[in-house]
Amino acid sequence: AAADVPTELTDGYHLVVDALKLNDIDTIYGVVGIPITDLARLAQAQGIRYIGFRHESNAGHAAAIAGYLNKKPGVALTVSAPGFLNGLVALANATTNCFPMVQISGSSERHLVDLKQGDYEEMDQLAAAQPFVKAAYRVSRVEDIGRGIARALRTAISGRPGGVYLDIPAAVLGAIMPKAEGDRTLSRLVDPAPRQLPAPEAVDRAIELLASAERPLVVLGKGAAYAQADDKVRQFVESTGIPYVPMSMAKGLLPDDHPQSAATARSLALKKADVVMLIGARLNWLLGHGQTGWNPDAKFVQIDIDPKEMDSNQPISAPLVGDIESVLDALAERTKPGQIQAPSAWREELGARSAQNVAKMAERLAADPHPMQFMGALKAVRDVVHQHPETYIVNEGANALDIARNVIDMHVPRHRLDSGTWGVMGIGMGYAIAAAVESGAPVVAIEGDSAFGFSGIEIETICRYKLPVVTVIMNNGGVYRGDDTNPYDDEPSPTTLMSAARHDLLIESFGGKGYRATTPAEVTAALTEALALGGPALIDCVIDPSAGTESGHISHLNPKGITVGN
Ligand SMILES: Nc1ncnc2c1ncn2[C@@H]1O[C@H](COP(=O)(O)OP(=O)(O)O)[C@@H](O)[C@H]1O
Ligand SMILES: Cc1ncc(Cc2csc(CCOP(=O)(O)OP(=O)(O)O)c2C)c(N)n1
Ligand SMILES: [Mg+2]
Repeated sequence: AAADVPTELTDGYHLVVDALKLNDIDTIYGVVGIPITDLARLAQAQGIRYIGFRHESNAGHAAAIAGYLNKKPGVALTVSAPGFLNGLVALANATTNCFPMVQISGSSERHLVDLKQGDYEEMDQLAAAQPFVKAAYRVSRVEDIGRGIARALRTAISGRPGGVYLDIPAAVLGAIMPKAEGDRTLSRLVDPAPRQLPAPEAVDRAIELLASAERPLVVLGKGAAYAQADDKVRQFVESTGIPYVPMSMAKGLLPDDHPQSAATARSLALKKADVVMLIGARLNWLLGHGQTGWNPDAKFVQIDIDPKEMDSNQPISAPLVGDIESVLDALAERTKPGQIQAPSAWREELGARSAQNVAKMAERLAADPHPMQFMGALKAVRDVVHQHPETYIVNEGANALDIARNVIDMHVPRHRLDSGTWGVMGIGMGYAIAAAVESGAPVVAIEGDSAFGFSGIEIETICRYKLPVVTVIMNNGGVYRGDDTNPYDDEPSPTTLMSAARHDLLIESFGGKGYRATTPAEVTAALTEALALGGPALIDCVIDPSAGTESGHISHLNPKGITVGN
């Protein structure tokens, strides 16, 4: 009868958007298509900022770094099958780097997929995602959308953050239900990332070990940056006087010119430290698994939210399981005044080595050979960026990454965004777009010319949204370098790219400002102007093709064997 026909209806699309908004999601990064184009339109209509990309991998990288910067899951949106797969590299990279994000993908009709009857873009996406993510869920009924979104967001952000896949079949998006009933299926997360406090005895064990150290060292990892407990990190380091080494994305947590920074005496610090405190840093390949280059008698204290991280590579003598802020609170509370004090002899020894290494670097930076080298171009970038401390630095490549990491000092937390734990190429434009979208601040993306190629088409996205992103390409005409030869025929060698490539004209074709720089002075002028203009710009730095080493600082990872070429 007319009385029981519900006056107002809702559908899957609306419930997804309502659930995201209810949980403070204000931006979605994606590529539209069947079955989610109308989802993007509706999100935009309801006040969620939708950023449309050219490839799902870049949208996913943007969502991941948005999660890292905001301590709130970034959201990526893709179509089914190929679009879903394109997003997986970023979802896996987020999981590897402990960045919180959710990839929502539309998927094909379950009854067709499960009988492999050949649906449009047929794929069992839930099964395909499982091995690469922190968790994967599928919503099979429209009334479960609210639960599915809440579960995906909480799983991404709580404990060790990571990438979560949420599969929503087309039929569920299109399903209709009474709005009053639908609203009751939505919920707002309460305390999505609960604090995890360490046990008092664990804190006392760590204090005792640190207090006994002759040559203590702190290693700050990107987990310490992510925790956004910046003052407590600084307080712990400065109150104990312990020298510290920042991992690349933890640079700026304390300013790189801090007197306790041992970054420029890293190898001496690792070789001689007798008690090492890892704060949100894993003893993985980036730290030689706690083996190569370390004092073999070193004892480790480790703060990590994931208990399984302990003993992953070395025995941990004082595991501190909890979130970094809660652990630092407990350490401050239970440490007696002066109980942990780094011996001044150790600090002086590291200080002397730092001074030596800084002087050597200054010499190399001052040189100005022609054709332009990495150092000259990067010193020019560093000197301009120093005048704009609010600038985000995105960085990828091999030499372009390793040399920039040492040349470009950071002074504020979470402003260096790079290839991270996985060493993945292709993060550049996605990270740059998200940093600009989320912060409104200027971004300088320092890219190897090969690395740039992985996401370079998003220059159009940067221009379309008029973002303040300046892409600085270290164009040495090759993967690692540009002077390799192919003696067998006239085709380019496997590592050769075009040093004559005019990347500066690429951005001009999309309405942005292009510059070509062949000297450090030209880099300075171009970057100064580009940052002043505040819009999309690209500076193609023409670097000597013979500059660079194979695989940069990690060439030792190349398997030996019977080499054919080099
Ligand atoms: N809020 C947090 N509190 C404690 N540990 C955290 C927190 N967020 C992330 N982590 C941990 O930080 C670690 C980050 O390590 P990693 O990515 O190897 O950093 P880096 O590469 O900079 O050394 C991970 O093991 C992760 O579990
Ligand atoms: C997804 C993926 N595919 C390939 C690779 C392997 C690689 C590591 S570094 C790099 C680019 C090096 O050349 P570039 O010009 O960027 O830098 P430079 O040394 O200054 O010349 C590649 C292709 C990785 N890590 N990830
Ligand atoms: Mg190159």
